[in-house]
Amino acid sequence: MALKTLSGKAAAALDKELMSTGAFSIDQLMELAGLSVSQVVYHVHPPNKGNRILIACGPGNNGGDGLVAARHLRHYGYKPSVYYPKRSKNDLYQRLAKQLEDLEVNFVDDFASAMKSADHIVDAVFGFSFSGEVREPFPSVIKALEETKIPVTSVDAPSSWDIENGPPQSGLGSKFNPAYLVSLTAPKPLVRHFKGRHFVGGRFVSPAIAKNYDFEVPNYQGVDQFAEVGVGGTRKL
Ligand SMILES: NC(=O)C1=CN([C@@H]2O[C@H](COP(=O)(O)OP(=O)(O)OC[C@H]3O[C@@H](n4cnc5c(N)ncnc54)[C@H](O)[C@@H]3O)[C@@H](O)[C@H]2O)[C@H](O)CC1
Ligand SMILES: [K+]
Repeated sequence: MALKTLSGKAAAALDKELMSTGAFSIDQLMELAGLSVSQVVYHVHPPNKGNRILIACGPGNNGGDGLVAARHLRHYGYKPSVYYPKRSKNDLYQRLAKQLEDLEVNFVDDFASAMKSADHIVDAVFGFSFSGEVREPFPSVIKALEETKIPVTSVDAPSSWDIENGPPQSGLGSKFNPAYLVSLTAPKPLVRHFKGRHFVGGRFVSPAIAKNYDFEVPNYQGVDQFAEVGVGGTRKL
């Protein structure tokens, strides 16, 4: 059976609602989103499988989730490196970057060469607000993600995929299909094109909000901040 999904527009509206009537701050939502991502990485790629994690961060909140995940991964004993070429001047991002610097997390300028010494990659480049053709400096990053044999965990969406329609039909990103995807709050329609292991994270939604937006809160176990929901867009049996 297919999973219920949330369009990009509905996801943005839900985000706004959580931060208005829901009384959450963006910092809280991002912290919980990034924590989910870090827990999924620990689950699929524990440090004894190789502790060098390269995290590609884009300019928006998807990138912010990546910065938060990097901090948690550092505390779990990994050696994260962060590629963050378009730093936001916003105070929240500045603080997230400072927290990483204080933990001596390495910021790298050259994504392709950093990949040569990575055991796992986190794709936090674009999420539900991505649209159009990939602009500089990210085309070479998407190309590298598409071509690498290193396992990739994508945050909320495989970057460069259209949120509703999935991968581009041809050209850049058309062959990108990461091993793992962490959908935040709820899967987006693109998930029907995804072939890897699928997790949902962002454990902050009330049953009433989920009902309003017509999606299901997954069956989170114990203290887990993620739930594995199946392969691609199908429901786990
Ligand atoms: N409730 C939740 O599930 C939460 C999800 N979070 C994460 O936030 C992102 C959505 O964040 P947003 O800032 O709206 O957008 P993005 O990060 O997806 O990207 C915007 C960013 O990217 C630039 N951009 C857009 N298109 C392109 C392009 N074609 N080429 C280059 N650059 C592009 C745009 O200019 C912006 O700068 C969601 O997916 C989750 O990961 C929150 O962290 C918490 C709550
Ligand atoms: K992403």
